[in-house]
Amino acid sequence: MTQRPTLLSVTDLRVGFPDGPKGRETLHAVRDVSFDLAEGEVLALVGESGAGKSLTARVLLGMAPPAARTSGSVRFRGRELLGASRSGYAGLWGRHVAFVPQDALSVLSPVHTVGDQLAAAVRSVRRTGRAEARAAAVAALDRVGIADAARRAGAYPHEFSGGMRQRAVIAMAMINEPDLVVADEPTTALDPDVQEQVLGLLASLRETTGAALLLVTHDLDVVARHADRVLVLYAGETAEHGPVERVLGRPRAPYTAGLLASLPPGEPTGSRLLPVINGSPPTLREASSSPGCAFAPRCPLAADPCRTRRPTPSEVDAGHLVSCHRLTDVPDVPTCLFQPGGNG
Ligand SMILES: Nc1ncnc2c1ncn2[C@@H]1O[C@H](COP(=O)(O)OP(=O)(O)OP(=O)(O)O)[C@@H](O)[C@H]1O
Repeated sequence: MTQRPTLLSVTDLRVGFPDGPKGRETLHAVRDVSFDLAEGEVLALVGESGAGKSLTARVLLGMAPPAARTSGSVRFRGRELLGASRSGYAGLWGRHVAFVPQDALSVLSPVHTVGDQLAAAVRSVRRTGRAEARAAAVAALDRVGIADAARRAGAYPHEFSGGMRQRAVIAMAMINEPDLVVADEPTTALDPDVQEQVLGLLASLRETTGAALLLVTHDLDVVARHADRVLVLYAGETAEHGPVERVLGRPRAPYTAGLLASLPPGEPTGSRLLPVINGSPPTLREASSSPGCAFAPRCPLAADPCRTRRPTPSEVDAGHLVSCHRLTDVPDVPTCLFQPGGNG
């Protein structure tokens, strides 16, 4: 198989927020995260709430919170984006990179019709007449399965159901055939059956256009069905990273095993996770001040080095990275480290 060219390259990304007197201290929410995304590839970012998934995704889009302090490197086709001004992103947004948020209303304007917003997206990157842009908008709504698209294009976002709005946002993201789509929990706000339809739609449009996808999710079932590779984040750091079939088939980081053990067997996507990992993730301050592995207080395998030294990612297989001092002691069926109701 020929290797696809790298589209996005993230190296040693750190994102922190000011803390302490006069904000002189920085508490990091994302620490030393590195990954590449090839053209047409789907990479999922997973982890519990607060793991740093959204921040990582937003930094790539130039949408970090104003207070955020960032370092490292984010290159899109070799061009450095970290620290670029809004105008540095201007040629990328919409044309090469598109965003699908969790909440459609955060990107759709309430005062313009859906069709006008889609047509404006077309005209922001291509010189076309109004009629042509309008026709492209209607065709895009039709492609995402909105019935009677020509009439519906004249409706306002609040006249759409939640599922239709998310379809419209996907239509808007894909209308200029971007190279990269960043989707941040794109279906979390929807009913389970609509979630599945919307994810299927995103997957089929992505396949048709050949776009790469960075998918932020907390749902391992979604990862298994839609991603090529997965990066598991814990307290802002890489716990495990690699091809989906390896990471989910034979996890080598106790944290990934705990996430997998939390999945109720046979339950539909989006179902509540079983509480198998004791305790909760550290606060930013706890994670910043601990010298050891951030997962150690919850890990059934934690031993001395885990409490005193931070593990760094090591390659256990081609392209499969794990940050764990105890990785050689992780059993063949690692989910047995965790029992429903909480380990330890
Ligand atoms: N503007 C901000 N100021 C201070 N801390 C922030 C800010 N934005 C995010 N954080 C902190 O950064 C950490 C990571 O947040 P992030 O939103 O990336 O988590 P997440 O993994 O996407 O979680 P969720 O699944 O709940 O969205 C959290 O502890 C959060 O409180």
